[in-house]
Amino acid sequence: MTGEGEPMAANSEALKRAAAARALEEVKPGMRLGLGTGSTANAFVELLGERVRGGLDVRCVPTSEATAALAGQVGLTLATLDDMPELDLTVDGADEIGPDLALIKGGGGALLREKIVAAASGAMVVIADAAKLVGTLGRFPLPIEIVPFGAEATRRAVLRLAEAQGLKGEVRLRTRDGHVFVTDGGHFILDAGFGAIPDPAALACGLAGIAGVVEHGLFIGLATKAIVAGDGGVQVLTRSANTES
Ligand SMILES: O=C[C@H](O)[C@H](O)[C@H](O)COP(=O)(O)O
Repeated sequence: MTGEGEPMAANSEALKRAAAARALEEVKPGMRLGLGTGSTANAFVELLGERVRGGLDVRCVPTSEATAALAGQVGLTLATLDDMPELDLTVDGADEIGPDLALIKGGGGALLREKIVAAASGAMVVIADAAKLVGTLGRFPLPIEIVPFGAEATRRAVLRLAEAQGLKGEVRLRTRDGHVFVTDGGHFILDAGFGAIPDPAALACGLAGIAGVVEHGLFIGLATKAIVAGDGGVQVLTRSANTES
């Protein structure tokens, strides 16, 4: 018997690629681009590579070592954010897209560089399949990047903040293959399974005030547009109106 998840996975990949293809329309010659991280961002990088090999001239800042490696393989011209501190456009994926294009990001552990690059960009386009759209953020555990020193003390401080804000759920140190997961920046990640987050801005503010927290995966007010591919086609949402265009 073949795996029941295979057709859905294949469909999900096709939807990610459809969203990535639509995002290419946002790219103009000469642009300075931020490249996100993750499977959806990878689809964009691959399609962008095809355009660049066809003559499109853009320069790109990757948000992770993994994206840098892929971008190099497909022939993109790379720069650091220090080389190009101001970018025209960042195209990135997301773990969840909520009201007003507030996002949860960091499932792949790249949230710190992703947020720095998005903040340095004139526009941020999020690409995703429709399964990422939610009415309230929080079904996906919120990634929180922390300094390794005092990780348990920081985890407890996050729990105290959550309790004070009426949030419940486990906060776990992320591991991979039996080892603590370490980000490109040398930090750890806490995954906070709070469930619904009714006030993302208040949580973001509280997390920013905890010693040991480097950054969190709530991206509020950064995405300017979301390109979401579903079975019914590709939908474009904008932050101002959050409506189809
Ligand atoms: O750290 C990873 C990033 O925030 C990704 O954009 C996010 O996890 C979505 O990844 P994917 O496109 O693979 O679902």
